[in-house]
Amino acid sequence: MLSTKEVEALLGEMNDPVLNVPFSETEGVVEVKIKEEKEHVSVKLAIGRLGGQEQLDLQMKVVDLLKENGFATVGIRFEELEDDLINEHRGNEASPIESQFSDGKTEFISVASGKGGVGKSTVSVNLAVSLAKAGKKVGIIDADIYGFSVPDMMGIVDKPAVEGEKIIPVERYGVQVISMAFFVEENTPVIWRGPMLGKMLTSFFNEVQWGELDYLILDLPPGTGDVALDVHQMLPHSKEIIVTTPHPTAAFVAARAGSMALHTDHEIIGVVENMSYFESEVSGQKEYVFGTGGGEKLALDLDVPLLGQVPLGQPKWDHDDFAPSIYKDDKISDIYTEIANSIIEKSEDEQSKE
Ligand SMILES: Nc1ncnc2c1ncn2[C@@H]1O[C@H](COP(=O)(O)OP(=O)(O)OP(=O)(O)O)[C@@H](O)[C@H]1O
Repeated sequence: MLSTKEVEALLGEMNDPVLNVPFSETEGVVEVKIKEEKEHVSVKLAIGRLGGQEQLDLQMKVVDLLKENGFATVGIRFEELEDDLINEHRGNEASPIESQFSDGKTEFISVASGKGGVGKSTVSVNLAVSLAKAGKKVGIIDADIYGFSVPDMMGIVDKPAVEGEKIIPVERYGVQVISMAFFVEENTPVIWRGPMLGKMLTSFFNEVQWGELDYLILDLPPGTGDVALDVHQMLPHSKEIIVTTPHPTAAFVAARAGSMALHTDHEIIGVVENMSYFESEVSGQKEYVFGTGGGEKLALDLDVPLLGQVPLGQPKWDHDDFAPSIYKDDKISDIYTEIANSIIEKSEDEQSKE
């Protein structure tokens, strides 16, 4: 029968399924105990993230391996690796993106918020359309799985076509769109968690024929709960924009979304304050209906620029469809155009430095 040291060495060659690094490097083999008379081994492993499909798959592999090596029974426990060890090895983390984006030409921009209803989807859509208007090739993934509103906001009624094994995004206002809404029956509650969610997001990246893209905008689930965290962890590293309303308490909640982004290794590139004020068309006077200062405070706290302040504006209709503000309201269009330009400038700046 193998000794404790031999079992440690054997397990040390296996990869942490989340970080894609051998356990010998992550110090992931925490404990090995053998009861020779009962041919029993019990092991404790520390992995990059608990609770996912990866953990279940690993559990089976470990049990199989140890049984092949002569143990009759195997006990296995897991704990999460310490944060500094996770951060040290994060660069190797398995990402759901495959060859479609491996040339590094596509920039991922996630749009997040501390709570629902602050206009995260509105900002995602208008930003995507503004970038497309500026001549960029743009896609949008509506990853707000429980509140998919992007197709409605863009007036999309078509479903994506399927060619062979690939899903073709729906094009609207020059933007390639994929939404969870395309794949669930109307009014069916979505109750996917963990592994199912991961599969859906992975297929949004891998099974969708995106073509060449300069930007892929990701409309994230709102808030800082489990689902938002899961989505953050599953996404490739992205630049992130945090949307808030002007009320200082809203900004406080949004700051939590900011720390989630940083904790999961996304780079925050700016804040958009939405519903900043109402401007009377008659007198031109601005009323700060929801307070002031939230966006500025959040930007200061996160040490990023305030990319724009978007006023309240009536939803606009284009024929029978809702149209993004960027297409209708001159003042709001200008603000989104400015936000898009500063994002483009930042990307070009970074590219010229590479
Ligand atoms: N600047 C604005 N002026 C007027 N209405 C707005 C503005 N921004 C958003 N809205 C409206 O507020 C509602 C919520 O917006 P939206 O769906 O974009 O928020 P959200 O943060 O994505 O919400 P959730 O994440 O809960 O889906 C929508 O009806 C939208 O039309």
